[in-house]
Amino acid sequence: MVHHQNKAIREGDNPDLTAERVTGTFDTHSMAAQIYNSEAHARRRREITEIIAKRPELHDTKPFPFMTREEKILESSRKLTLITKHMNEIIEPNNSNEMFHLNNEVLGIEGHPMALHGIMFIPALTAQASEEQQKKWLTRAINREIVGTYAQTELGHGTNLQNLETTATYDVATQEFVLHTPTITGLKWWPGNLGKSSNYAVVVALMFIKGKNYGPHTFMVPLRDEKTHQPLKGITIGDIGPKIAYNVTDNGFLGFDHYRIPRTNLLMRHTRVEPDGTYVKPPHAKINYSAMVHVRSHMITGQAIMLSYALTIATRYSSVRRQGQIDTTQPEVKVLEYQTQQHRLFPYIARAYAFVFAGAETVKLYERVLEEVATGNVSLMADLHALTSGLKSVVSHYTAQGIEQARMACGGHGYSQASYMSEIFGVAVGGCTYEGENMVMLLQLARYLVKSASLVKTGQSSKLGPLVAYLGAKSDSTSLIDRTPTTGFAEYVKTFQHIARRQTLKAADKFFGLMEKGEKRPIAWNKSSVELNRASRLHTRLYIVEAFVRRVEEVADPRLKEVLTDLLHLHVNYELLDMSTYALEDGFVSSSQLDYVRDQLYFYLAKIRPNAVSLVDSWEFSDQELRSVLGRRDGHVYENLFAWAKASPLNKTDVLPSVDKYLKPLMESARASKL
Ligand SMILES: CCCCCCCC/C=C\CCC/C=C/C(=O)SCCNC(=O)CCNC(=O)[C@H](O)C(C)(C)COP(=O)(O)OP(=O)(O)OC[C@H]1O[C@@H](n2cnc3c(N)ncnc32)[C@H](O)[C@@H]1OP(=O)(O)O
Ligand SMILES: Cc1cc2nc3c(=O)[nH]c(=O)nc-3n(C[C@H](O)[C@H](O)[C@H](O)COP(=O)(O)OP(=O)(O)OC[C@H]3O[C@@H](n4cnc5c(N)ncnc54)[C@H](O)[C@@H]3O)c2cc1C
Repeated sequence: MVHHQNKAIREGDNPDLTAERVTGTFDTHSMAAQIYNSEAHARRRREITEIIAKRPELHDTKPFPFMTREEKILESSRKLTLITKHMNEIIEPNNSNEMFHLNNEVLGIEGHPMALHGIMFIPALTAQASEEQQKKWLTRAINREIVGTYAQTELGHGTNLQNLETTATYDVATQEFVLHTPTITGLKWWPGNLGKSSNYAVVVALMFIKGKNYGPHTFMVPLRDEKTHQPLKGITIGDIGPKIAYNVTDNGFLGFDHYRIPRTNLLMRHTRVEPDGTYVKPPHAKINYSAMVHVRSHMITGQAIMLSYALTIATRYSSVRRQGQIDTTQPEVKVLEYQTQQHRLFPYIARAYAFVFAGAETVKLYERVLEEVATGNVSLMADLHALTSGLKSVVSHYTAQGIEQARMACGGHGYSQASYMSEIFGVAVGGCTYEGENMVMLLQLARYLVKSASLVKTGQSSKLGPLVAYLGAKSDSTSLIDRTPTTGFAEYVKTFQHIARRQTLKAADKFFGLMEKGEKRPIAWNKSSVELNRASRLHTRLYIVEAFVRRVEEVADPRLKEVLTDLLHLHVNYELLDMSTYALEDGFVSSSQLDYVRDQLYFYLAKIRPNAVSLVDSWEFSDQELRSVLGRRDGHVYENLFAWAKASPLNKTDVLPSVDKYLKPLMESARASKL
């Protein structure tokens, strides 16, 4: 038996796809180890996939698009119960990476009844509950004796937390907080799994003590009776209805009617309220925003994975779809041969790799900050907040764009739910909104950049943190791309630094200039905000490029290094062309240099072509995880599209009741009136 570098090859596969895999120049298992950050985890992912493949009870009973929302929730609850019961046979206990993979395989991306329990409820209790509170609730939560969510957003306010309407008023006499929803707009609205699944929530409410507003605080709140699951007295609760996607999750509403909880249900790891109402301040004003930072830090990888789902589907399908000729004397070509198709897909393959590498760095920083904050050191919180705010915005934006490009690259079949593209898009694009609307989060990063720009302008560049140190550096007068015998990545990084620095300083000048002219700070901020967000995007895209460079530098295996270097070339050239207005504005890059960049881009599209399928195969998504007829590993698309269509509920009978009831009589009366 021949051992191929691409480990997805199997006998009986569509030969067009096998031919793609045979041309791969690197070992896809080794690339998976890069993507998933360790050989051990990549191997465990494969093992978990194999275990699941052998357990039919963990498979979907029918394709998701053929199920109603209620059926999906029932099916998801069935599988959730099974994986909870058999967890230790499938994954290592408490291994969150393995849990993430298990969930994606078995439950999928549409959510499940305990999605928010793991993503936010447990992280909130871990970071914000005191040891005593953790003893009471955390172990029960981890054991799934109780199910919880994170209830912050309201019907009227999601972004502006200072103006939430839910109040928690301290009653010194009873040592209780009274939770209350004063208006319709004060109803909690959106929290995942709040509607029907959770019996507890970490609730964010404005805390009032003796008439003073202490701002948003987090409280552990029982919502439903633990035995009957009926809502408790004083609680109004339900599902907010179907969404664009993610409909297995019961995003919910919640109202309180003078609902009392003990004082000790305020999460008190960093903040305290004494029995007499004395308030003890936390070491950092935003320390209780930690559950949001947790999700923002992890969602970079989640978004990269969803982008890669779509790219895997589109790249495999483009290798089996033949349409038209390039040379009219030759047979029809695979659509992947078209330069336009490559230009649509390959830069996004490069972005997906760039995002997953940036995501790994972000999680590392998050874990470090989590440990430091637990010991009272809050010095890196602002850096982490700035970084994750920028990354969640930029990555979710390009992920959604990339998925849509991948869908269009599949032509008509991309529009069928058999491709699963619409669900992948719908779930991923939610990331542009949840955990802070993207524009709002870019503006959070902009605050950090403006402060950094002030340091530069006042000659204090030595005080800049490592993520913004480049703002204080001097630029060359022009870019050296194509001006040195070998244009290396350093030239590109310097160019991106120049662009980000110039835009940051320009946006900050505009903001400070408006204030000097007498505008009040918030007005000046609003009038500069488009320019400020441009700076935030450029800064973040620079960070992503640098993370990619750092990773490629670390890779030892020469075959992997070569293909990752090709991807990085593609990435930097594509990015530079995409932001060329900024580079041309001050003549830092000339149009002849951009011609070089364009030529490089086309060169690397062609160079990557033989590795395209191997690059997507390296993510090692099983068919169960992808849930896409177009993206099947074996490439047998057409016969399975036909089988899928035949299984559609509409095809259960030859004549639909609606035809009997309406169309037949309509046609009959039309015919009769002609007589
Ligand atoms: C295959 C993979 C499948 C994966 C599938 C995953 C699918 C998952 C799907 C769904 C899960 C969805 C879960 C979603 C949950 C949610 O959405 S929860 C709700 C999230 N809500 C938000 O994010 C609200 C956004 N708003 C805010 O965060 C804040 O309001 C704010 C905009 C940050 C402003 O806050 P605030 O009004 O309190 O701020 P100011 O008083 O103006 O102060 C600003 C200063 O505070 C600093 N700051 C803010 N936050 C932090 C922080 N976290 N850490 C450190 N510092 C912080 C900020 O930098 C300002 O500092 P400065 O004054 O020095 O400039
Ligand atoms: C799929 C999904 C899951 C969610 N899960 C949860 C959950 O589990 N728990 C929870 O509590 N919440 C959840 N949410 C809510 C989510 O966090 C909020 O919707 C989000 O933070 C955006 O807030 P908003 O809806 O108030 O948007 P808005 O703030 O109303 O945004 C509307 C527009 O106003 C702009 N805007 C608002 N403020 C500013 C500003 N200061 N400067 C400039 N522009 C501004 C925005 O950019 C946007 O264009 C979820 C939402 C979704 C879609």
